[in-house]
Amino acid sequence: MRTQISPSLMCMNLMEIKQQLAVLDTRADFLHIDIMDGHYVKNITLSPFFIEQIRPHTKVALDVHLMVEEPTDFIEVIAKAGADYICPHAETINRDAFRVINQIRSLGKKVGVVLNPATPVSYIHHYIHLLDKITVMTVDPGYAGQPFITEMVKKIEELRDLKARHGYNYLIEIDGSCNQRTYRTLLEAGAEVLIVGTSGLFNLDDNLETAWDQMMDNIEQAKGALRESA
Ligand SMILES: O=C(CO)[C@H](O)[C@H](O)[C@H](O)COP(=O)(O)O
Ligand SMILES: [Co+2]
Repeated sequence: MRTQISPSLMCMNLMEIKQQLAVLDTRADFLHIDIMDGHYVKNITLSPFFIEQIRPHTKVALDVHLMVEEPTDFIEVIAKAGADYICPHAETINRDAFRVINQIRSLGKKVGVVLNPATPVSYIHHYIHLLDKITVMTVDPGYAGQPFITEMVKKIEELRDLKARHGYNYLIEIDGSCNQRTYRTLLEAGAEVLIVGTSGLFNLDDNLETAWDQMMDNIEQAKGALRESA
């Protein structure tokens, strides 16, 4: 399966948002939008209003990562704003996971869940078959620029093996420190969608087209190294 790329828009240069979106529009598979409430994580970044503003300027699927204590307060407004995927944290929905999944689906959106580094795959066991995407956080949520948590490699492998064994449809996505140092490990473990933020894309060069090419070279090198070692 082709590796899909999802730039994390909280890491883009907001002063150049229109030009940067135009560059990503012809290249990215998803646009990753982090929404935080300042409580679930102690930070605030993008918003439903941001989704509504960018929606007319891109054809790429908008993937919303909900780092909020009460996802149901946000789901409808995010759907209306133009999100394609709505992805709450598993830790915030397990009281009423099936209701939340049905709500997202009934709004015509794809359903993802996000797992914190300390949350095991068994936590979503009873509804894993209903998911379109599972995001493995490889840093604790809330901030860009954090170090990769190596213990997460086993979790990615576990999701890959479960998917193969049961024929599940979910995409395996990685959020946090996806970059030149980690691509090979992530791809070998079964990563299918890479969320690229500061370290993987936006800090590589001031010119986003140059940064994108550099990122693709880095991913191709990692794939080449994997093929050689196979
Ligand atoms: O969810 C996130 C942080 O809580 C993000 O999607 C970050 O934007 C992403 O992890 C940033 O990438 P980086 O290379 O780790 O800076
Ligand atoms: Co995110």
